[in-house]
Amino acid sequence: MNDIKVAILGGEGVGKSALIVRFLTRRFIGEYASSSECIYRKRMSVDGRQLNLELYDPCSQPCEGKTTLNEQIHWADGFVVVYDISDRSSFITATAIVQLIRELNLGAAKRDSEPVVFLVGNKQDLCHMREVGKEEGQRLATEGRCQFYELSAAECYQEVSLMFTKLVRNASLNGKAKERRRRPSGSKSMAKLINNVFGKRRKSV
Ligand SMILES: Nc1nc2c(ncn2[C@@H]2O[C@H](COP(=O)(O)OP(=O)(O)OP(=O)(O)O)[C@@H](O)[C@H]2O)c(=O)[nH]1
Repeated sequence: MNDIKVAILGGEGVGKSALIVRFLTRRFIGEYASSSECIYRKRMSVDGRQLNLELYDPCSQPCEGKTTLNEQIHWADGFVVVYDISDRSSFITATAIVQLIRELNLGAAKRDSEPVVFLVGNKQDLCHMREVGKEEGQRLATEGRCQFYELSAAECYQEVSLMFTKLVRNASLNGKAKERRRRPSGSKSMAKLINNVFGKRRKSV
């Protein structure tokens, strides 16, 4: 299996794009506005194997041809479900997404293995405004059979990179990619990503 498809899911403004951009460019961009869902591609080497990684970044706003959460779940081999530790409602959303991934997996007879799910409590730098305890995140991860991370896209490239690399490794070990049912629309090259990133106004947080 050389193609790994990963969907980054979670409530609005939890830092999905910030995590992807941090992983791909090593930089944290304070404001990243995107009005469409998109797929970022990266070729990477994991344990000496060349892999083609596709990262799906959904759009929280209504947009043309928007895929449903069910379609996103069927498309991906692995998931990063993100919440913001300073926003309880985002944790409720993450809980629902983890449950839906597991429910859809139970109903999908064609799957040969369970998808890899990483639960990420982002914005750890905002722990003085924390609304979700670390142990709550850990509990949800245990119940949903996820690996759990608390990190900060704003402050730490290393942890973000390790998390994505581990996810890709686990997903690639997880057996053959499943039949693609529907692919979310929209695709961006690395060049386009860099344009987006550097073309946007930066704002400190
Ligand atoms: N303090 C802090 N702010 C962050 C962090 N990650 C992202 N943000 C901020 O959170 C806001 C939303 O980040 P995005 O990356 O656009 O979040 P998103 O989930 O992609 O947003 P939507 O696509 O609109 O749902 C921005 O203002 C970011 O600067 C973090 O680790 N710490």
